Amino acid sequence: MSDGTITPEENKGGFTAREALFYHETIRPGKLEIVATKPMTSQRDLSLAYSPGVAVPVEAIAADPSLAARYTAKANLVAVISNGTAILGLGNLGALAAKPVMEGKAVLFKRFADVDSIDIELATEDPEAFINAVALMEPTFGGINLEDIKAPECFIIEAALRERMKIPVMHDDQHGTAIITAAGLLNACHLTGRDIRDVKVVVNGAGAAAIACTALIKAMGVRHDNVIMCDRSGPITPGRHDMDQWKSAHAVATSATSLEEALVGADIFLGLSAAGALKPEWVRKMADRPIIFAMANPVPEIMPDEAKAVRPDAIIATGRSDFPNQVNNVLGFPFIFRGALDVQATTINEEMKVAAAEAIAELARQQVPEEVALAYGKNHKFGTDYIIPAPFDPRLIEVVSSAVAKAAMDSGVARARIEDFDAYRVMLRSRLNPTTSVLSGVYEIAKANPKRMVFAEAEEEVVLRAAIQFRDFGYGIPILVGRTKAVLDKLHQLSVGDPGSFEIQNSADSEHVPAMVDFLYKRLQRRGYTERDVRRMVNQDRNVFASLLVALGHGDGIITGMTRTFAQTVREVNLVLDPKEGALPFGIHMMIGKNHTTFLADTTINERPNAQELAHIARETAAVARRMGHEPRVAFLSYSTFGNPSGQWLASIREAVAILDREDPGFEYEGEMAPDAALNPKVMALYPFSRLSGPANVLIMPGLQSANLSAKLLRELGSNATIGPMLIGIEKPVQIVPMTASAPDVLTLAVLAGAGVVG
Ligand SMILES: NC(=O)C1=CN([C@@H]2O[C@H](COP(=O)(O)OP(=O)(O)OC[C@H]3O[C@@H](n4cnc5c(N)ncnc54)[C@H](OP(=O)(O)O)[C@@H]3O)[C@@H](O)[C@H]2O)C=CC1
Ligand SMILES: CC(=O)C(=O)O
Ligand SMILES: [Mg+2]
Repeated sequence: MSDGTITPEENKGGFTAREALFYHETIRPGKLEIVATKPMTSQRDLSLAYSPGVAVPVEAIAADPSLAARYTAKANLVAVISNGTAILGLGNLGALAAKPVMEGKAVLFKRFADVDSIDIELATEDPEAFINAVALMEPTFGGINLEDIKAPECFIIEAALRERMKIPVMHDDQHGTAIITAAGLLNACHLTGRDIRDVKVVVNGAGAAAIACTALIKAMGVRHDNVIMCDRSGPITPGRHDMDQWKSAHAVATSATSLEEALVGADIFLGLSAAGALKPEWVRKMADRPIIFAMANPVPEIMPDEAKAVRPDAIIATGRSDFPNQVNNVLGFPFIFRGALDVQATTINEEMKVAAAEAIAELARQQVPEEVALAYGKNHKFGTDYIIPAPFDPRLIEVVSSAVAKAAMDSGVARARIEDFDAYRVMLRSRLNPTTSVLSGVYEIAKANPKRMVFAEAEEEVVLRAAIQFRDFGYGIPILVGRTKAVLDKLHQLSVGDPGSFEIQNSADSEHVPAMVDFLYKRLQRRGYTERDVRRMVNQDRNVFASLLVALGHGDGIITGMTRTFAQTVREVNLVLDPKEGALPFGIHMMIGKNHTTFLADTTINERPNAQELAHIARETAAVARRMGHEPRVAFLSYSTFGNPSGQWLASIREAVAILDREDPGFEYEGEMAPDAALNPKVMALYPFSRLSGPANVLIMPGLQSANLSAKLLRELGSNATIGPMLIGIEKPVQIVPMTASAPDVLTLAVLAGAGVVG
């Protein structure tokens, strides 16, 4: 492979050039492939998808064009189109070289907002030819994202396409960038106590991004006379004759003749130009607490450490992900198009842009969820190193897209209405995380009847984050078990304004301890424990203490598991709590795929369940599935399908089926069967006598080995989201999370327990 001028080992900031090339080459070349949404395995599939079946939607769309949204991918499909004349800050390298960037944008559309997207590179620098090519593609797409087209052609192209096309067209380098820049600037001004109407701004660059950013910040209050814009020739002043209409709109009279002079006393530097255009010695002359947005990609106008070296008081942002404050249009375009597509907006107007900027700015001021901390390996908190949300913040889709959709409706450019914005926000969240929609009913049940949930390990940050959300979202009242000062300090670190309002239970000073010792001693005195042993356990074992809180009625359920193994935690809880009467404790894992939810049991406790136990596990798991809104279809799994091959393990499974036969449990069940006979319609068809009306969604495993292995393999190798294990059959709701659980995992189990769905 010939790499031209690239030195393979050159460090690009966290990776080498060789690694970047390997990333693009490996698995299969590039970053995109097309995945079909319908099966295409049989003659019938072929007839439906292609001729003759496809003729039916063709005729329907010909009769009513709006039906294209129903029968084709159009309504969720955005083209990322470039001619490669301004690829990042690398300049005009042509249409073909732009392809990695455009493929990348298409991937970001999918990853961040579930918008399907394809890159299109057009080999022309003639605006007329470009406009005609794109306008002709209107039937294909729901939206057009123009990218990396240099000024001034980009202005002509965008204006013409907006005029000609009835779908949203946005030049992202202009408006996407402007929206994010405005959001970041609002917050930087807020932090430094500046009024946007008084700030002095120097913009370096007078191209697509710079001109749009300047126009938007002026629309939001920055004064025209307070902005000096520079291009390669220096400040843009009324006297210059080498300018087009877009540059001259921003001309101001100034005595400064260079970027260096313009920067003297400036509050804000906005760089949308090229690598290294800002020298450290010029930064030294800016106003106190200067705001420096060096947004050229991939190398900024100044590196953050160089700027900090001369001005430690500066707030610095770049377009890159490897420094704090990534001011990059990735925070905008996926969510802006998501909102626009969802209301079938005819355009993306100023109201929608301002709504997006305000929503993004506001989000940065709120507490940051744990997923973001995990993705970035550190805690974000609104301040000089966090003025703008991080792209992996899962709230962005919900907050920004709903703000954009609402603004489209309010400003009269929406062709479809969203009636219920709460439901829309849930739908937005579930686009990225299918567990959201699966659990939405459970959340509502929990909210309707909020329970007191004991978080046994409240000194763990993950647990505390879950407890805070448990309370803030109205799912119930968390009771925090831990040393009072340690818990209060942690709450404070997590920016909780009123730590004292949480109920903390500390075994060192809890008023409940004497009654707990009394209760537990009575229970254990004939099992070899002295009163002293019991007192020590109450004081020192958080699971015993938490279980006693619940046993004595001070809480409704327990969440634990982060600091001990599952088996150890079960042993500690069992000292205080018994199985439910007539019940067998066991565990369920719930696997959530894009289009299906499957329950697996017993994945945690019973090594080799007998027939009665298998039947019990099946009944209880079916009941959990039903409580979560799934009509259970239970399969007793085996290596054998209906006796083939035979073996000594089958007897207990067959007997479990026979037990259910005798009692008519009110749900579908079948067995013994191998996973393919339970899940794959084609294999199911080989057994027409099978009583399952569709693929099984409750899988009863023959033993703990296969159950636990399957759950963990699916978690590690599959693309499914996993919830669990969920513990069933203890007299009070107790949920034991895996030691590696994240805050959302802990929260989910707390809500499931509180809602009475599991336990
Ligand atoms: N962080 C982000 O999200 C984004 C960052 N960008 C970055 O902004 C930059 C510009 O992109 P875009 O507007 O699309 O490109 P354009 O080609 O439209 O504009 C480039 C502008 O930069 C000016 N310029 C180039 N070098 C210098 C220099 N040394 N000093 C002063 N001005 C200079 C050019 O000046 P002249 O007019 O004299 O030629 C021109 O006005 C790129 O680096 C790009 O990566 C863009 C979009 C988003
Ligand atoms: C981020 C981006 O779009 C650019 O640098 O061009
Ligand atoms: Mg760009």
